[in-house]
Amino acid sequence: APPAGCSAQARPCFAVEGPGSDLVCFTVSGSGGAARDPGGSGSPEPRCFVPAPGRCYSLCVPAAPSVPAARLHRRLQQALRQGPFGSCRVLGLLRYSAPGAQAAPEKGFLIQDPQGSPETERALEELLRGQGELPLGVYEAGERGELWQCLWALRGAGGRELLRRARVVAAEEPPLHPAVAGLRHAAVFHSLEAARSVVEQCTSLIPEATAVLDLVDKCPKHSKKGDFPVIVIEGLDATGKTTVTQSVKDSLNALLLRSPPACVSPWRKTFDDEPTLIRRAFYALGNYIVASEIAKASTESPVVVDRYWHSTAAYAIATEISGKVQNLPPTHHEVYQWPEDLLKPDLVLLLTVSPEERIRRLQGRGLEKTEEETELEANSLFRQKVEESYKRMENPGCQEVDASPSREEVLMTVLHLIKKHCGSL
Ligand SMILES: Nc1ncnc2c1ncn2[C@@H]1O[C@H](COP(=O)(O)OP(=O)(O)O)[C@@H](O)[C@H]1O
Ligand SMILES: Nc1ccn([C@@H]2O[C@H](COP(=O)(O)OP(=O)(O)O)[C@@H](O)[C@H]2O)c(=O)n1
Repeated sequence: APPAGCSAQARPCFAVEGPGSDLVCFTVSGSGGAARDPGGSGSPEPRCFVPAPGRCYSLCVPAAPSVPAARLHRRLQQALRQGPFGSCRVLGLLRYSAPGAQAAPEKGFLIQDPQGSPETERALEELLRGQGELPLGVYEAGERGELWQCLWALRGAGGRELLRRARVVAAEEPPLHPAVAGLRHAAVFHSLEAARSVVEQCTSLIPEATAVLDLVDKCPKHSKKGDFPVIVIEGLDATGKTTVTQSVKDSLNALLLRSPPACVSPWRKTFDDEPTLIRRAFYALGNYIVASEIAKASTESPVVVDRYWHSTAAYAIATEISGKVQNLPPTHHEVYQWPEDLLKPDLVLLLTVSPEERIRRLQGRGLEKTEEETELEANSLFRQKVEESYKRMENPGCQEVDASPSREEVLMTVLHLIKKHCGSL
């Protein structure tokens, strides 16, 4: 059943994504006229996101996931971090049509200005006029304390026109996080063609995109694995992948490969700075390039691979789905399935260590130690989501290895598992 306030008339629903916290969902109801209680008896209004006495605004990037929309979202995100918005709190906002709908949500922002300064509103209008005249949502309290959303179309030369004034009504959190519907379109690519077409759209904007496509197109399609075993080692940063893959390589006389492959590493930084859609398409293509390397190498020796498709998918899912682990797509969801056109390994081992041990190893490696508590908390949720996504991967799934013991013990366990699954080497 649709949640309260989100009726079959496909009213827009909105979900506000606080860092690490629950989603706040609301919808809008009716327009103009006197205040009434559209949600029936006493549905609580999502007032919590409007700072009193401050003001609150929203904006969304329309259109399905596409390179121009993703880049527009990124430009807005960067602009909202600066200048007149410095004192505002900017939260992620998703606009979705109905719970359970297959369409990707629109992505946007909720901007809370605790001072309620007119300067913020002027600056937002100016920003949106310069970016394709996106409408601006302005939230205001009515006489009886109810909440209204005014949607303004911004016209050239300072004009604006009221498109709609509607009551804001709380909605239940949908059964699936609204970003889940967008994963297959915007972050987790299940075919070479899907990832390729995103990078192809970038060639006029990102010169490196052409070089990546050239490499991909040189690889034989649908590469087949050779007779030697192919073992992938996965895990969060600092769980010991580099250590384990090196030792396995030495012990088995294997070839060591990694994803993304060395041939695309010069462009990695460029793509890491791009929005999710483009960044994830780049890593997806990296996997197809590695696949052709695996195919070739596995005709001659065992192959051990440091990260592969499971990393690409798990990180993409965990970054796109805000908040708690329970927000992840349910087990057996299509995003956890291996792409049909990508070479499959024989065995995938997932290294896990306790959060404490992982921090010790990161510190041992000399990385930054002090982080703000909220960041740590958000970070810990993120890690949990990556790890849980890894565990939900299927066909092939990941076999978990406790990587907390000594290097020697971990290697023994790993070699034992390889022997068990891949026979004598
Ligand atoms: N089993 C282990 N016990 C203790 N320290 C380890 C173990 N395995 C790796 N380390 C250390 O932890 C750090 C992270 O390991 P590394 O192999 O670089 O992880 P990753 O490649 O997954 O980021 C390194 O300093 C490494 O020497
Ligand atoms: N096959 C891969 C490998 C990395 N990645 C991305 O790269 C990041 C980790 O790469 P890394 O090289 O820092 O990891 P380590 O192996 O150094 O721990 C992850 O955040 C993923 O977003 C990916 O998407 N797909």
